[in-house]
Amino acid sequence: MVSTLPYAAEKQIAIAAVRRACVLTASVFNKLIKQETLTKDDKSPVTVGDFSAQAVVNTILNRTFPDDPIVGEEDAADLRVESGTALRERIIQLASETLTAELVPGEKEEWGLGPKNGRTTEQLLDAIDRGNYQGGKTGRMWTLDPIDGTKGFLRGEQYAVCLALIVDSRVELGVIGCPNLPVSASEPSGPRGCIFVAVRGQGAYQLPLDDPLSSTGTKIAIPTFTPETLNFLESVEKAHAKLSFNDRVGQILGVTRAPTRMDSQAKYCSLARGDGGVYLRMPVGSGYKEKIWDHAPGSVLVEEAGGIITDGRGQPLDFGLGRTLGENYGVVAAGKDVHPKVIAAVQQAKAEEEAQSQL
Ligand SMILES: Nc1ncnc2c1ncn2[C@@H]1O[C@H](COP(=O)(O)O)[C@@H](O)[C@H]1OP(=O)(O)O
Ligand SMILES: [Mg+2]
Ligand SMILES: [Mg+2]
Ligand SMILES: [Mg+2]
Repeated sequence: MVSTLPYAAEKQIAIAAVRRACVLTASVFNKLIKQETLTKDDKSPVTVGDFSAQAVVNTILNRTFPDDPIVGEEDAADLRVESGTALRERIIQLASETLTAELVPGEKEEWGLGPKNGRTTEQLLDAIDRGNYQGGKTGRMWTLDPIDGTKGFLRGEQYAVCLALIVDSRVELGVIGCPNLPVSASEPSGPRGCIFVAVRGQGAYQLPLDDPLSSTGTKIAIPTFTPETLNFLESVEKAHAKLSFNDRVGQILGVTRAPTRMDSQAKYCSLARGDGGVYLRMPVGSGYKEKIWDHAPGSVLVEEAGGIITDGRGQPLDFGLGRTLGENYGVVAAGKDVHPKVIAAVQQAKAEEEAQSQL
């Protein structure tokens, strides 16, 4: 029977696109980073991975949804100039290989995949540039971070391929591929590779990365926490979030467990399946504006897992302002019972900070 659930087609295509991009990024890591085959003149392997993953995802999206604009992190301007020739060739080869690889169960040739669906260089560069959309309040749009957590990717730790569908400023679908995330946090050395999927109103699920289209996956939900079991999920990178502020918020809440630090939207995935009680990301004060592709997929995942996501003042994140979240003040995501307590603790820590600065 054909599924009539809302966004069923979008979900299938998004999962296929993220899975293919994850195959690509994992191979970039194994071939280029682990074996250190890059010479000094090569551009960063991250750049190779970012561009080619965006080419793959945008190509797949465009085949089925040609009228949908995409807010993607990268653009192909650097690849169209003479100095970008070597990088361009490498990216085109990787993207082509990924798109033309044999179909896996659940994939369809009409999605533009498989050996018969080769693309030209120009088509792939155009696909990358389809991510140039500036976003906005109304209409349908996708948002893509082809590699989120670049620092984690380079360290061989956590990173994620992140895709979301936004309709009239509301995130309706989120798909996050985490090639390095253990399938079960209780088995950190066990099998790795998960895809997290949420459609608004349909719950949050974890699927195996190597077989996501032929599996319905495991439904995930945020459990309840006590101050003894609560822990924070936070960035590894000190430049991305104010970790000292998190410490103070944790003290106010009576948290005793050490924070779990990991890169990328894998933090949202971990929160959604109960491997941490709070994702707290407070600004470091550099004026950096958070990008919609860094939070849209994770936000719907957390909400569908029964959680709440707002900024540090308790205001909803606004995905209708363009490519950024505008003047939002950090991000707080947690279960329904914990979230209001975190917001109160954030306000207290902020007031203390302000009092301190006036001394
Ligand atoms: N100053 C900053 N504050 C917050 N986030 C940042 C900052 N600089 C970069 N980022 C973004 O943080 C995200 C990853 O954060 P984390 O892994 O620590 O959660 C990346 O998308 C990264 O962007 P970029 O992809 O351009 O490097
Ligand atoms: Mg990112
Ligand atoms: Mg990125
Ligand atoms: Mg980047």
